[in-house]
Amino acid sequence: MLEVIGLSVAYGKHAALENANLSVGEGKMVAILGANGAGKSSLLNAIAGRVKPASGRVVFAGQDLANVPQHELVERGLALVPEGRGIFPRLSVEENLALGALPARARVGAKAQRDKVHALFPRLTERSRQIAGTMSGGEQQMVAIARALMSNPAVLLLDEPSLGLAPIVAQDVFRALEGIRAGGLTIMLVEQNARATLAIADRAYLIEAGRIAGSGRAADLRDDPAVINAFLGGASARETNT
Ligand SMILES: Nc1ncnc2c1ncn2[C@@H]1O[C@H](COP(=O)(O)OP(=O)(O)OP(=O)(O)O)[C@@H](O)[C@H]1O
Repeated sequence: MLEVIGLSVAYGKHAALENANLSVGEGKMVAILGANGAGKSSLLNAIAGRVKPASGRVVFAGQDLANVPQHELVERGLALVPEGRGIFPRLSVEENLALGALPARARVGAKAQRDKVHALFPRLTERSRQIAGTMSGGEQQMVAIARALMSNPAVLLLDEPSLGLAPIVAQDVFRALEGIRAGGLTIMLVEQNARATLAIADRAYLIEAGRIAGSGRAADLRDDPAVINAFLGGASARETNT
């Protein structure tokens, strides 16, 4: 469904991402894991048309996205939940969701999509009149995800949705993503929280210093000693946390 071929991103002379190759199959959740500054956001932003790649290609549903303008990507079915959420803090939950439903593709089955979003996030239904900026961090993240879903996407791209959230709140976010995946949507999830991500993803790619350093089934990576040491806090953390 989504294929990244030899993608590189540079900011001036600084190479943030070098020759990344990956693919996301339809209906799968694929995670991109890496430390701060590894190049995860650069990868996601290049896919979502926010950063122009230095080289390489992104192919979505069989079409090269090279010359597709960013606003057109939403119409093609790529929805991004950016780092920092990007919601409208002065607008209500309802108004944020309505803005998510503006793309023409959202008109196809709009009511069904709205019902699906409300079923996934009952708290947002209860709080539909609340000003988004007054909600908790976890609730705001839910608003951001719900808004992206309102565009009726074919692929949901998320940049560190658990960032800055207390562990128990982050769990709610991961549970919501699991529910979205169970509904059949294709998901690409960039995260630093490797443990929680590998628990729900189908596959993962590991990024280190701008390069894809490994990949595999999430279930295999969870048990890989090298991954445990580099991404899951070492053997002792594994014993106490699993
Ligand atoms: N607009 C920019 N201009 C210059 N350098 C940038 C820019 N954006 C990112 N970088 C640099 O590129 C590298 C990769 O950054 P990127 O944000 O992609 O990493 P990341 O893995 O998403 O990190 P984080 O988890 O901290 O968000 C870093 O060294 C970063 O400082």
